[in-house]
Amino acid sequence: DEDETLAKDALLKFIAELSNNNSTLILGTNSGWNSTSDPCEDNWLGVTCNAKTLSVERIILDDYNFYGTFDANTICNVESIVDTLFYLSLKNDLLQGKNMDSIDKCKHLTHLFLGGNRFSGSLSQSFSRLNNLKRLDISKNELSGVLPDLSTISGLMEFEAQNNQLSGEIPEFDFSNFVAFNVSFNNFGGLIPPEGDRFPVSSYMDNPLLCGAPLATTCSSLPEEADSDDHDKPKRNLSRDEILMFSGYILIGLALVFVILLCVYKKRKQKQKKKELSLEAMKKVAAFDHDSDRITITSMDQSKKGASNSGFSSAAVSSDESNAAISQSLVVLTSPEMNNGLKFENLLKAPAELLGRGKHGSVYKVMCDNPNMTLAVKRIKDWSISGSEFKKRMQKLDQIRHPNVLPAVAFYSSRQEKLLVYEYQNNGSLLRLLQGIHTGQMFHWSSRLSIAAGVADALAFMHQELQHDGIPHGNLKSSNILLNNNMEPCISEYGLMSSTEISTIQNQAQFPSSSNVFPITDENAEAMFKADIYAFGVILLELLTGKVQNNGLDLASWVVSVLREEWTVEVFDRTLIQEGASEERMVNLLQVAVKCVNHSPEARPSINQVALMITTIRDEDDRSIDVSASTSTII
Ligand SMILES: Nc1ncnc2c1ncn2[C@@H]1O[C@H](COP(=O)(O)OP(=O)(O)OP(=O)(O)O)[C@@H](O)[C@H]1O
Repeated sequence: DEDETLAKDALLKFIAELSNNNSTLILGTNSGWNSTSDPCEDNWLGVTCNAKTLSVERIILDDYNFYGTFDANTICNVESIVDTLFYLSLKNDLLQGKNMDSIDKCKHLTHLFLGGNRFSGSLSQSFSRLNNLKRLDISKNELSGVLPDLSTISGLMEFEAQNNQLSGEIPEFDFSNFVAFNVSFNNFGGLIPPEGDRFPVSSYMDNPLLCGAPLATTCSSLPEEADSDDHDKPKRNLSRDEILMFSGYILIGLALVFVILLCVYKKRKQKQKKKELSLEAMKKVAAFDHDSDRITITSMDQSKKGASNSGFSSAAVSSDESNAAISQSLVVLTSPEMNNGLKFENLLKAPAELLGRGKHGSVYKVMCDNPNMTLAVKRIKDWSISGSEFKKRMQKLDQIRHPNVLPAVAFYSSRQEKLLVYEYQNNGSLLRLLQGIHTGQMFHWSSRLSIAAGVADALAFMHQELQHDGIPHGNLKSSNILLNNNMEPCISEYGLMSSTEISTIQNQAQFPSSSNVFPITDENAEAMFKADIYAFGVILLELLTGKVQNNGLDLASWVVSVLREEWTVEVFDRTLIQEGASEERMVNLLQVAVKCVNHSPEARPSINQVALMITTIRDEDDRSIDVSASTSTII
């Protein structure tokens, strides 16, 4: 009926402004948000309705990085929405606010979450008229000025306003109802209202002019504006006392830091010594040939003796105890090629070449005589996993075989060193193929699509098999996608990262705004697998854009920023357009990639869904090639 149409039109206008008309791309084609379906009956993504009355009750569209505008007029002026909408959540969407004076028309709102956006200026007075509000989150925006008197909202239980530039005094809330409160990292001043000390210092910190419990700053110690001379004197004395007290604290603090640094330094030195001993045992030293800008490896013995040829030589292996210990602990995994016996000595003797140094260690290409094969040896540094845990993990990984995942052929573990031996892959990595585009080498759409599908299938298999053991890849990127003899993709270095390392990387790459360490528990083991999905999304973006993710380029942000300008083909690698690759299928693959790099891990699809979507795109592409081939033969 008329009301329903009005509500639908309003919602479509709302999403169009939120997403700069890119809702299909951002939410996906199956999100439902279109004029031919119904928000309630067809379950639009993020919309929840009353089952009986089929009217909109909740809108939850968090973590989409829409980068558009939340115009309160779009929904708060429509009675059929306002009457039932009580929950609106648009967290982490990088939105600006428009017509926020109309927000009070959404009068039944009890939950309003607008954190992680780009709302600026002062908060509209209209917020203080949302009388039913229980929870309000306006944190992580660019709001400034004085807050309206939100203390008039009697039922408020949660107020999050941290990380803005708000000033003035904190409203006199009745804190007895509050379950959560945070105004830290603002410019609030004056006395914290009574009972505000029910919340910890972290709720108030970094407001230079704020004083009173729970903060250590008493209000008298803050510089007062023009006051009478009589009052001034005792205050100054008091503040001097406090300065002395704080200086004492600082001195004690500095002494503590010094002691800790000394301990760390000593420990490091010990570690370094041990490392050097172990390195000596390996008799290898990587030496940079600065003149030719080439990297070569010489045995330490050779370099000492001044031998001119590079590589590992038999002289490098002495029969001392440490070498004996090393050769014993090289574990050769079940590989038919290795049956004729790979010994650590063989590795040491063989000529080797440094292929590269990554964040987690170095990879050497080793030409082995016995057995006659070329190997890639990865030396992992500073991996705190215990020897037995490492062994268990390697043996577990060895049981899970997939034709598109490169198995390790051997491994070695000591306290200081972890070595992994793989067969060397002659055809390089996906990274090299991508870099080749810029020197004029062709990298066809069909090859890119089949690499994407191959990697997705292999990853889906590994995830399924290793979900229970909590072992994701942990470091998926185009340099770890190698090409085997048939030019098929082969995922390398699966499962080499420890959980703690994964946690740090997740924080940096996938939760850039979070400064907390992500605790690894059973519950969030799932999130570690979702980090692989993000990484795979980046690989898809690399295939589509021809650009490579590196320290200087955050590909996901770049793509999202180009897309928000307008729905555009600008993101695609020009050589793909020139080649005549199907724009429709490129867009489809882009949609998969954008879903994978969603900031929120829960919003990312599962690898099975990803693999299915990519296979469908590839199959369509194959069919279109067949069709065009047969039409051209008919013609
Ligand atoms: N089995 C292999 N065969 C051929 N090349 C390999 C093999 N394993 C690794 N490489 C190549 O060796 C180079 C260095 O690998 P490495 O894993 O150290 O680098 P990275 O992936 O950039 O860093 P990291 O994995 O430590 O984050 C890469 O170019 C990689 O493609």
